[in-house]
Amino acid sequence: MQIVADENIPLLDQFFSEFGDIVRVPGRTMTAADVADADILIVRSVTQVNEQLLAGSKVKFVGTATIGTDHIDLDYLEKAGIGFRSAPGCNAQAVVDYVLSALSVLVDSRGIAFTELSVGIVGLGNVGLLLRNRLEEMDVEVIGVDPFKDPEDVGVLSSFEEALSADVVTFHTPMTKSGDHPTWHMLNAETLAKMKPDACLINAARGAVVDNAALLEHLKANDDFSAILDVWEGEPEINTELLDYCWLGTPHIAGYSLDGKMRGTEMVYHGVCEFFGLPIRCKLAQFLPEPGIKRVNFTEQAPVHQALRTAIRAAYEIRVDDGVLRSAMRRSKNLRETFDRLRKEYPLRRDTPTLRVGVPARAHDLMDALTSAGFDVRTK
Ligand SMILES: NC(=O)C1=CN([C@@H]2O[C@H](COP(=O)(O)OP(=O)(O)OC[C@H]3O[C@@H](n4cnc5c(N)ncnc54)[C@H](O)[C@@H]3O)[C@@H](O)[C@H]2O)C=CC1
Ligand SMILES: O=C(O)C(=O)[C@H](O)COP(=O)(O)O
Repeated sequence: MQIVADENIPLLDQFFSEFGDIVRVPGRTMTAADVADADILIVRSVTQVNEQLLAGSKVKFVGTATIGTDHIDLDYLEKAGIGFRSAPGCNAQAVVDYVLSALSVLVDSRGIAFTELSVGIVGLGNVGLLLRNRLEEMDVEVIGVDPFKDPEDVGVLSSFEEALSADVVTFHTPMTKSGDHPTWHMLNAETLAKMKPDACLINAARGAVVDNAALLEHLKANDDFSAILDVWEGEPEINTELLDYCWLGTPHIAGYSLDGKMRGTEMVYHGVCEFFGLPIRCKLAQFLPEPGIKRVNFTEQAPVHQALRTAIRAAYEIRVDDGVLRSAMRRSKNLRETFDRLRKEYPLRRDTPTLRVGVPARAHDLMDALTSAGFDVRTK
């Protein structure tokens, strides 16, 4: 069999070489000619998979090593009898780490504790629910919205209007343009006006969930309003004026932990094995390296709130990615190329639970706080 895959997918040889020849191609520019002889196509979010790409090809199975599927024409795949698998939840932990890092910077800048914030979470799927559990464990007030969920399964549900009244509103929905509750431009001039004047918006879902032109106007007119964007309308050619007005901006890397990417590959591998009736021989644990940062230690004197912020940012520091994007965009002669290069060359990052945190046995409050934030806490 021939397997055509996005060159930015890790562990391709380890998981797929037993099935045939692997041909690596740049995902953004993948063409019908690239996939014509493929039996299996494996993509990431930057490849539009539709009739134009697949008609006339030998492709029998498409896998995307991502959570989002808005780049895939699922109706076409079904009509054409092509098997499909995505990777639900593969990088949910990394997105939660991203949001927690953003919140830690926000509470620092306001000189407040996490418990003084209210957070509206729009979309209570893998990311939103993991985030809500984390925040509730940390005693942060959460206003959760999801019209497709049942309170019996996910707990208290609020309306979108209620979530808009929070100090922070963070989006974790898919990007949809049809159905009863489409998310395309769900944050627009009208809904932005319902947010607090000094609210903070976080978008780590898909760029077009937020009307970027309306957001730019809103930021220009409201000095106290802040926006943290990981995803942008028009990626990879983003609006650099909007970046200038954003408080923090990153190049669609919220889910880019090594753990998340490798989990995505493993989930597609499972999909291939099931589709072709092949045995599952490889396991991710065989390939995941030991975490680089092994341990962060706190003393009994460490103030709980400060220790929490330090540990969150030892796991992932959003300000580094913000700084890299701004300086690269400022010097860039080709915005598309620069945005994609930052993503391709993204440095190694691990999920929070791989970070071991040492605390003295008597520091119960500290231990509880760090455990609630998801760290692997050990007494020393
Ligand atoms: N920035 C990044 O690097 C990443 C972005 N993502 C994006 O985040 C999205 C969410 O990820 P998951 O939680 O894993 O997906 P999921 O599919 O598990 O959850 C999405 C939730 O949003 C809900 N939803 C749909 N329409 C809604 C609406 N109008 N209002 C409120 N809720 C609505 C769904 O019912 C579902 O529960 C993905 O679809 C993907 O586009 C995912 C991973 C990484
Ligand atoms: O999983 C998703 O959904 C994402 O947004 C991915 O993290 C995006 O990564 P790429 O597929 O664009 O590399």
